[in-house]
Amino acid sequence: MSQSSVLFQLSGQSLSYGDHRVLDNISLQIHRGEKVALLGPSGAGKTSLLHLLYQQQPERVALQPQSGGLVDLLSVYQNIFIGGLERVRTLPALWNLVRPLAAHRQGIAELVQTLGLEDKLWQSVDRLSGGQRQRVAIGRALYRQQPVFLGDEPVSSVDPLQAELLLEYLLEQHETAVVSLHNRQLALNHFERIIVMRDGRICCDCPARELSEQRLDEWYQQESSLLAPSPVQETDGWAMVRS
Ligand SMILES: Nc1ncnc2c1ncn2[C@@H]1O[C@H](COP(=O)(O)OP(=O)(O)OP(=O)(O)O)[C@@H](O)[C@H]1O
Repeated sequence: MSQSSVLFQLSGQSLSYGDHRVLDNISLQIHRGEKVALLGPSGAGKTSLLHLLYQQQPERVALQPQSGGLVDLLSVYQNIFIGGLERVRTLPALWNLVRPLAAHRQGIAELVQTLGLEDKLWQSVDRLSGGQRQRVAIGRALYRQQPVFLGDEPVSSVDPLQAELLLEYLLEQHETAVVSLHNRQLALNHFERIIVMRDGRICCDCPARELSEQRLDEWYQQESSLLAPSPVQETDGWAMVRS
């Protein structure tokens, strides 16, 4: 892949909160067109890494944070519309929040139908289930209409079939995607590259076709002490830490 297609680049980057180091010496390149799954146990640093990536290209990214970031008292329509605010001038944007403009109304209604929420369009999101709220957050990310999707467990609250379909749709609609997941099977089925993190480090970065669910489980089960720096094995241009 050419250097000009590099979208995100981290070189020996670390991140600490006070004296707690949460990312340790991360080096990484992500190219335009790649679909990357980010795996690793809770607290491994996936969210922190996504935020570092986001800071590199905020204007080209649709970010779906783990919390969803919805405004509780606003409707499904209004929450999704917020995703496209940057495309709308201030006055029409304010007007649209009170009285939906036809152009936005149609686009959002279509999106909401794709998400299976058509009967909830005017309902405030504080009255939705966790899975429904997550679909609204997906709708808002899609309505940003950006080429890059950064998702932090974007389908963790929906049922397994919906998770497959929604993830597939998100990947289709974005040229490049980096998505943190806990579901290893979703990662293996839908992504071409998998990065596994542990204790703030990347312990595996390789093509999904070289991995299995069992192999991924091993990284979740290993004790931290087993992850002391160890020799790096080069496989087909990808770095894999020997365990
Ligand atoms: N604002 C913060 N202040 C202090 N520590 C933080 C903060 N945010 C995250 N951390 C710490 O950073 C580490 C990595 O957190 P992060 O959210 O990146 O992990 P994660 O892999 O996304 O976890 P999960 O799968 O549970 O979402 C954790 O130990 C967490 O406690």
